Amino acid sequence: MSDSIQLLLYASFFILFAFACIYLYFRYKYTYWTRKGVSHLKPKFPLGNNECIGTEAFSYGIETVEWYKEFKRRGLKCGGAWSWCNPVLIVTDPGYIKEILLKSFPSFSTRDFYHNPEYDPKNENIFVVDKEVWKNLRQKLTPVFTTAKMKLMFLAVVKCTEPMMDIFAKNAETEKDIDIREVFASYTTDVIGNVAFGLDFGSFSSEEGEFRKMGKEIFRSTPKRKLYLMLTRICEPIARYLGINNIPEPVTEFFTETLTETVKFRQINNSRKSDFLQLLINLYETTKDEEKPFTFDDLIGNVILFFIAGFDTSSTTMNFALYELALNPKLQDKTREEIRRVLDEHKGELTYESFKEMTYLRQVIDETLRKYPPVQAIARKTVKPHRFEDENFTLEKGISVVIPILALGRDPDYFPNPDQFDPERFNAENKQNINQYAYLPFGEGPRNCIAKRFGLMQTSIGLIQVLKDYKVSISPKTKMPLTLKKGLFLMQPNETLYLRITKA
Ligand code: HEM
Repeated sequence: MSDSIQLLLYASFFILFAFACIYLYFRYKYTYWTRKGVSHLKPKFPLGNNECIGTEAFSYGIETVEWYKEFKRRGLKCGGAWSWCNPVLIVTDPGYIKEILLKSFPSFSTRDFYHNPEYDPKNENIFVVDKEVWKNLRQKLTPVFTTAKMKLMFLAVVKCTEPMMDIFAKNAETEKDIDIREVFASYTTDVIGNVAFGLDFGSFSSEEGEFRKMGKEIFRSTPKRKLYLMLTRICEPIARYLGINNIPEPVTEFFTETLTETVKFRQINNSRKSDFLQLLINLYETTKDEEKPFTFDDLIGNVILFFIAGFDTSSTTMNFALYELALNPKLQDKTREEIRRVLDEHKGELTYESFKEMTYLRQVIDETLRKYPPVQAIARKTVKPHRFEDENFTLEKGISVVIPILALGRDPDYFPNPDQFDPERFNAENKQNINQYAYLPFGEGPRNCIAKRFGLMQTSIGLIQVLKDYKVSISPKTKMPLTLKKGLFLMQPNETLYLRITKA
């Protein structure tokens, strides 16, 4: 036998052996819930109960709706599933959810989200860090998002709608179709640019702005990235060892350079602004001597996070709100009437005070977030063993617990006739009857969305600016109905929503 054939045989044997080991390891892991005596779904090698390889390798998405339905059908408050080979507990009962997010928070204070502190310290942001580090960061960052800070930023956000308004004005004349998600993503990117960096990102300029490019880069899925994300799910220690990051490196490099220059410029020119970045610079400068300072890496990581969390969640909400309002012209007219009435009462000025009076608009947004929560599921990891009172098993340390936000929002037990878009569910009277732990678009408990007020504010401003002057309808170019993409952590429709805009 020649050397090369021998080598080929050895290599084939090695690959087969490695595959057999992986297969047996997965098979063993798939006995986890049986060993615990927990009712579970049937896993398939190698995805477990995931449906496809995508960015959901990071977290959980639309597949959790089916998991939820199955355990509800079995009359269970929770049940077992697998993401790849990892056992996860999916929770259906709002009482248990309250226990996880609030009452027993110390047992569930960590997210199930891959991160790599050693190789990627610049992305150790508040979303991913573990308990002790998180507590310190959350305390430091909470003052950045107070009502007083929102009031200060309000007019700056309104100003960011100007290029968007120009587009609407032009399209209303020419009756051209608008890819509304792209327009809103450019608006929210400019908002973050303005309030987080004090810069004009120019996302609407004819040449695509650098920041909008970065926004796209973050969510770009390449075969290499899929493979990396897969590894982070299958075996975190190996992924960490190989130096795999959760944010693409070009994005981190771009933000590091931009922030270093911007901070230097402000320090040299003694320029102080009233934006997020200034608040973070203040933190960086004033905590240098503390035992747990807010470092420059913390500053970079959290600005990148605000950028990611800030633009996509809000633009998705606006996209689906207009979709539903275009499908329901009566509700659209009612929203516009309220906006116009309130603006008239405030001399036509869109201010923080006038926005707060638009209660029907808020109902529309609340209902949009029920039907289309941008974050479809959240997951925590047990940091110590936990036992739910009605269960006869103990959750071990390190097990992921999934809260299926989208599935809960579409459960007829909590929201009768869930496919119907009905903002009245959230009027002052009906809102009181909503189970707080079945409606979770911003999560709940100490680790809920830190920027809920900001998210609602920029979403409202975007919608006000369209609806006050224009009627929106769905262009025949849109493939209807919109469906949701699989394999994503943040919700996205499969189809592009094209809108037609006419003067109202
Ligand atoms: C409509 C808009 C938004 C929605 C629906 C949303 C939703 C969420 C959800 C579901 C979580 C997880 C909560 C949990 O695990 O209990 C979260 C966390 C977070 N969000 Fe938002 N978000 C929005 C806007 C924003 C914006 C604009 C920012 C920043 C500028 C932001 C920053 C964050 C941060 C930093 C966390 C992590 C908090 C922590 O772990 O302590 N979000 N968000």
